[in-house]
Amino acid sequence: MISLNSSSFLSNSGFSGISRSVSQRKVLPPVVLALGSNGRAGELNVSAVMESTLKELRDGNTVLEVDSKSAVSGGVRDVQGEDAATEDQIVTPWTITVASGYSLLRNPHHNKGLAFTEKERDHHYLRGLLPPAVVSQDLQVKKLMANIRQYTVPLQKYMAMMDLQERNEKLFYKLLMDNVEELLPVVYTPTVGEACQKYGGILRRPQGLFISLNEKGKILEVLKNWPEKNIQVIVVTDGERILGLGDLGCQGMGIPVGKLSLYTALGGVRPSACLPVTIDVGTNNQKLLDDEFYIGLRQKRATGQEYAELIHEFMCAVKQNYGEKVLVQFEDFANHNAFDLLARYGTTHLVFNDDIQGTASVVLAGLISALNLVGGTLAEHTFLFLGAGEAGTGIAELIALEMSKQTQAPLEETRKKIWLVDSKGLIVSSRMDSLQHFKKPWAHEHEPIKNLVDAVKAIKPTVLIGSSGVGRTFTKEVVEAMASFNEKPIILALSNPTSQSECTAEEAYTWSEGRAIFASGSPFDPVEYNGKVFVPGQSNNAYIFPGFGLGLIISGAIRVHDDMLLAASEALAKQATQENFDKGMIYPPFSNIRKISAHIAANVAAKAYELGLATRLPQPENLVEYAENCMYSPVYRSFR
Ligand SMILES: O=C([O-])CC(=O)C(=O)O
Ligand SMILES: [Mg+2]
Repeated sequence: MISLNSSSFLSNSGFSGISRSVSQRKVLPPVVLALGSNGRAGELNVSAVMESTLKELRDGNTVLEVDSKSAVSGGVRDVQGEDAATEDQIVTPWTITVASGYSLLRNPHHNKGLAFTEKERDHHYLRGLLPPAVVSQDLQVKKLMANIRQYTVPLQKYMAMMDLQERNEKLFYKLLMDNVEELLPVVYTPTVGEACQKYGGILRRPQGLFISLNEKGKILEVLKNWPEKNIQVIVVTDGERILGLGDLGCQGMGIPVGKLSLYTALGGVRPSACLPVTIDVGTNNQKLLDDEFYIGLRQKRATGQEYAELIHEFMCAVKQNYGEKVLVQFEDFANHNAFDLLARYGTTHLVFNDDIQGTASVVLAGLISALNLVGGTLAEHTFLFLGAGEAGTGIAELIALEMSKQTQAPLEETRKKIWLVDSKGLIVSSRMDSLQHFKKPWAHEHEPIKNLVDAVKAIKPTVLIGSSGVGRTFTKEVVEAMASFNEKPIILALSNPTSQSECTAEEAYTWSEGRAIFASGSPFDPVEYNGKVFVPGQSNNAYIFPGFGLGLIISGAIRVHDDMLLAASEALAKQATQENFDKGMIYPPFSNIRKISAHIAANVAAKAYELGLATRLPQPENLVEYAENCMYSPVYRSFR
């Protein structure tokens, strides 16, 4: 069963306070859109939220001007695209019926399990299909958390969460939102990494859209197979660099699925507006190619023109199908493609690379906060990176940009405070000719240095950032060197998942004798050292992308601009408090993430308006309040 969520009928945004009011009013029974009169191709469930909407549908009026308050980009017209299609185009013969009984229970958008009331059980043919007990959503949350806590293997917890998402979507989000710190490591890094490695073996119901080389020439049709029409965010991967785990081919799908569940839980974007996509051009991972359970194309990766053409077809189809304002988030592409795709589509589409830009924004926020603990301005610090790929160069560039804004010094000058080490050693000007283009701005005058520890001793950075995807590279010698010339060395071990972290929190605190200011990409538990408890921060783009995307959506932005990344960083940094700093934390806790996301969204939206890139006009007066009101609520709706 595929379904069109209630709000899909409301507006392109589904926002503008609608989800708020929806949760407070009775809604019509879930409506099923079916393919043709025989429903052969499967039903499509839609809960129509407003009487008028349904009436218009019943009247055969496909122009759905639903709600005058539906501020973001107006109402939805011609949802199925039938009116807009020319006579020679193929259309789908949708009809509409009401979901009930067994099919209602099997529909994850509408299912409430034992929380269906007596009245709903009567009205919706559920009698006998449920045991007599009627329970609250809170009790369901309590029961599921107890179940999940019983599992000792993280992958079991992951599978339990995925099953819940497929069974009862609202309960899944309620669970995740109410227990965000506990469940983030389950649906996201580190467990999602293991899930991708074993995806073929654990897959039950496929999630997201798989677009492989087999679909070349048909991508627009494939997009139309997705049941939801009003997509606002697409997270797409080609699986070539999944976290720090390398090429996982088609099994990278776990990443877009996980990222988008955070878009909803942390950023309040409606689940029905989110589309996970994996582009399968093959894999160079021989282990997967030999794995009988592998789910992708069994061939080596297509590259060059063949690769570029498939991606281009996808990007064109996305814009054609969903319009100018759909956000495409590139995720976990290999370096060589990530930079090119961002450059190629940055001027024509609303695109965002999470690994380059999201990670940069979260790290800059952490550094701005860390200045409260170490003193000085950004420009007074010296930065050394291990790893000169997407994250390393992306962060470096955003720091240089912020320094340049603060000091009025040209970017070429501020970059000189930042040094990068890659697999061949310190990036210096004598290596210029052999460097990939994205590393060239960082080739400064210096004699060559082969390894990290010597680079640390020579450059004497105040901030050390690991972004190489290679674990255990911040050795005792490296951390001790940092601690020898810094009172409070800032050490960020960003690589994911935990197995790839440059060092553990315990190592950072122990080897620096409790002086390090530490944060990592994947979570670590608090560490006790010499009687003091240190709480490591999680420097992960999950702080940024949900709020960032929300800001783009609520402003109707049509392009991403670097200043929006700075705006997001500043908003996040402002959310960290003295109480957090006292515990050694440079980020606020994830438990406040919805509020944090609203502030990030508001700052990003404000920047979009300032830059003339916003189309949702006029600008709402109070953007924080507006962002909060727009957020999806996982509370059950009442069916009449
Ligand atoms: O997914 C995460 O945890 C952060 C990220 O984007 C990556 O490591 O590629
Ligand atoms: Mg990533």
